[in-house]
Amino acid sequence: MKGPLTMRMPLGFDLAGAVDRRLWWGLLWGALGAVADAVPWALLVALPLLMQEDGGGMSPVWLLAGLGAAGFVLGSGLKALALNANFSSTYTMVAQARLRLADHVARLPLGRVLSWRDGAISDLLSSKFSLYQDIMTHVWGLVVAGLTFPVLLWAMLLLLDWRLALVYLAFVPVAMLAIPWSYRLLDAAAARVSAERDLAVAGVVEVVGGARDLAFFDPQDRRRQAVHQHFDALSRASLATEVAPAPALASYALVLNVGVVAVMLLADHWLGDGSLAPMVLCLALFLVLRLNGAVAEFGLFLAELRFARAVLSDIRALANEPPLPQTKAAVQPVGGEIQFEDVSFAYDGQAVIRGLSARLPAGTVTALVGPSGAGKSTLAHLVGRLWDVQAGAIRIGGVDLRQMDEATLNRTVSMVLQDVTLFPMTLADNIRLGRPEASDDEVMAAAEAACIHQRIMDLPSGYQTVFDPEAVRLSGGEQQRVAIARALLKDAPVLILDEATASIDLDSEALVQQALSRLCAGRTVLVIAHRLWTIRHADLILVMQDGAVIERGTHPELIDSRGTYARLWQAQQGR
Ligand SMILES: Nc1ncnc2c1ncn2[C@@H]1O[C@H](COP(=O)(O)OP(=O)(O)OP(=O)(O)O)[C@@H](O)[C@H]1O
Repeated sequence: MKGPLTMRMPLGFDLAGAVDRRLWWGLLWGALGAVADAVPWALLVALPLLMQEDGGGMSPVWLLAGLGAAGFVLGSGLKALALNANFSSTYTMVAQARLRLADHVARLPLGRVLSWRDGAISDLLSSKFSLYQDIMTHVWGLVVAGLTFPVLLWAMLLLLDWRLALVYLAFVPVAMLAIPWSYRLLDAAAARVSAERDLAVAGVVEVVGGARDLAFFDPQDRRRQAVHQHFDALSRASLATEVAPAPALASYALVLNVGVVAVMLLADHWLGDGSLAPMVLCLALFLVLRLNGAVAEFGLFLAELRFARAVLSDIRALANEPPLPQTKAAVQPVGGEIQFEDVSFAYDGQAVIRGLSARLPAGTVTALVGPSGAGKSTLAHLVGRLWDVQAGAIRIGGVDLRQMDEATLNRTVSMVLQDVTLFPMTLADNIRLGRPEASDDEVMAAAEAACIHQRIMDLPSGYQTVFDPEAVRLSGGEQQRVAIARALLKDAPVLILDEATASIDLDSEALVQQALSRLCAGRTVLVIAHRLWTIRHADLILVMQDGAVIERGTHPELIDSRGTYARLWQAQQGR
């Protein structure tokens, strides 16, 4: 998916990128199946004519029964073909749409993805997409076949008596007005369901993920009760969604039934003035009643698609998120120098980085310090292009990040953040994540340099241990050292470090520091520092406040200048 998915099709087939040809075959078989269904009715209409003709041959009733049976067999076969083609095409297309959407999410600014409520994207790609898939696979084919059958019945009615056919037809568009009305009634209710569902899913993720903190700090279970309330609200909203379109659907049925009554009354009138034969009247009334049932059914299928519309609007909202612009002519950086040139950035109009400039020579360590909310993490994230700057530029090795392609940026920058993510694969594969082709020896060498080799070897399956936080108990410091090994192996020239604030035990901390100093050697490092003693040897310290650098220099220079840094240093010494 190259850009935002803006080309719209009402049922969202455009999201798949291309229409699977089997879809058209499915529609054709479905329509032909409906024609076969209409055969007995056509024979019924033809019965009076057949009966008028001189017999001698087969009885018309037998003929009708034989052709009717053949129509039934043929119709069943065609419907089976239609179902097969409809299912296989719609399943394929919905799966394609899901994959394209997942690719699209991967191209969004990472910062945007992380800002979604916990679980919202996975819920959309799994549960909501499944609902959409069910409707597409089960209802779509029925809608098309469901249209053919009443059209054929109406054509027969037209042949029998064009006046009755036109009278009934006049009521159909009026009834159809109720379908868009039902969609409008549903839209507001569906938006509420979607919002409540997102809150409930996020609540569950939060309560499960934070179970330990909640056990100690929320003895009255207030967070869990809040989740209960979201689920209550969700079930109320879901019920309201079912009920909301009821007035529209009832009106649809009412108008159609009034149409049938009108046909009956006029038929009676035309019978009275002799312009309608009694036999034709009987057949026409049969047809109108069956036709009315088929049109009512068709309306229900259409109404059923409303659920797809509701889910589709959420899917489209995600599909229309603008991805990070990708450059066509990628430029390769030379060296690892980082330059911030008058960089500004705001979240939703709220300025967080204001005209910041700095030069971080290749192979040096620069520390970012400052009070909480000063913009340190945001600046570090901008170097990793989790977002794009809104003014100014960030260059690495002389190249504006926006001129680097994804692969180059990935090769150039490593990030080791506080929250380490280890994936459910072997520890060896976790370490070689950034360089999948690395040999086992290289993986082990990186783990040794990161002071985690021995701990891994102590596990029963060693490097082949599949990481599972429940079964493989690695401490915070150990997980961090696995992440350091990962970064060592990837060997990118630029390293963004978010120094851990979580207290890890002293032994582990000493090992982490040792591993970090090996990782930092020879690279351009930007480290977000919380404990100043860890960065007192940094080549450059940038003191940030309100998105700007208010002091810069080495540790001795900043101490001598007796400014904010010196005060922060004093404060931390006192602890
Ligand atoms: N994804 C986001 N959406 C909106 N605002 C954000 C987002 N991330 C951070 N902010 C806001 O931007 C400001 C700077 O945050 P940032 O995390 O960069 O500061 P920081 O100096 O790293 O703070 P800390 O030391 O506490 O991590 C804060 O006011 C924060 O609330």
